[in-house]
Amino acid sequence: MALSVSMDCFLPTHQCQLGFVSMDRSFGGNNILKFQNFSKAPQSLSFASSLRDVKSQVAVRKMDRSSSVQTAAVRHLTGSVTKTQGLRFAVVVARFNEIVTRPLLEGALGAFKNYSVKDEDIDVVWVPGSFEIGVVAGRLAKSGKYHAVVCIGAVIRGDTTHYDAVANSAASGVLSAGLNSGVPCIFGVLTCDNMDQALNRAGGKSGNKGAEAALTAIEMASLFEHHLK
Ligand SMILES: Nc1c(NC[C@H](O)[C@H](O)[C@H](O)CO)[nH]c(=O)[nH]c1=O
Ligand SMILES: CC(=O)[C@@H](O)COP(=O)(O)O
Repeated sequence: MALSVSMDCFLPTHQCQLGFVSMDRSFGGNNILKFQNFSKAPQSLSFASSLRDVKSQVAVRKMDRSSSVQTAAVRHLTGSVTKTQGLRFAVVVARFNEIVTRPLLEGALGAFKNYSVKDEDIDVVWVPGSFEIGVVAGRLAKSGKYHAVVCIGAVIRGDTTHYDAVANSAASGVLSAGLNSGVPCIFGVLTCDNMDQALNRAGGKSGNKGAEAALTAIEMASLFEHHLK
């Protein structure tokens, strides 16, 4: 199966040929990138690559006299979970279903500790339910005090359609808080069919989504602080 990769060429158009790069996995363990000119038949490039490399490389066939094949480096910007010094976080946590949200919070605080975020750089704000998370996250995010806001809640389906209203409002509230403030607001709100599902994700057999949310917050805070200022 060939995996098509769209190609951006950063060189002036007279220096390069535009076409498609596709990957041919039929060649032993290696993946062969094939360059297909818009106007010509596909030609194999003598270029073996791992699947991961495909993401980070763009094949450009130069039009100079040597007709050499060259790869141009693309810059990949990623937040680092180890560069946490000076980063400040807020955690908004819903009291509703506290039997679930408390272990989620503990998971988040444990993850911050594991990644060397100091206690004094974290504020925890409690709200009644997941419906209230968005407005508080927005206020905290706009305060300028935090590099990211982690939002924690547990919405569990009942007998009525109330679940959908609360779950959707929580999601759109957190999304709006992030978009309106420009500060990453992380969605650590469980939306589950029953309590078993929720407990499994709050330190049970499916991990701790609070810890995952904290890690996401660190990565996003670092991305913004170190690359997107
Ligand atoms: N049923 C759940 C709620 N409901 C409460 C709402 O979030 C809200 O506090 C109330 O409607 C007042 O505005 N909250 C949860 O976090 N999880 C639920 O399962
Ligand atoms: C998600 C909820 O709000 C839920 O607890 C409501 O339960 P019910 O639909 O039985 O009122």
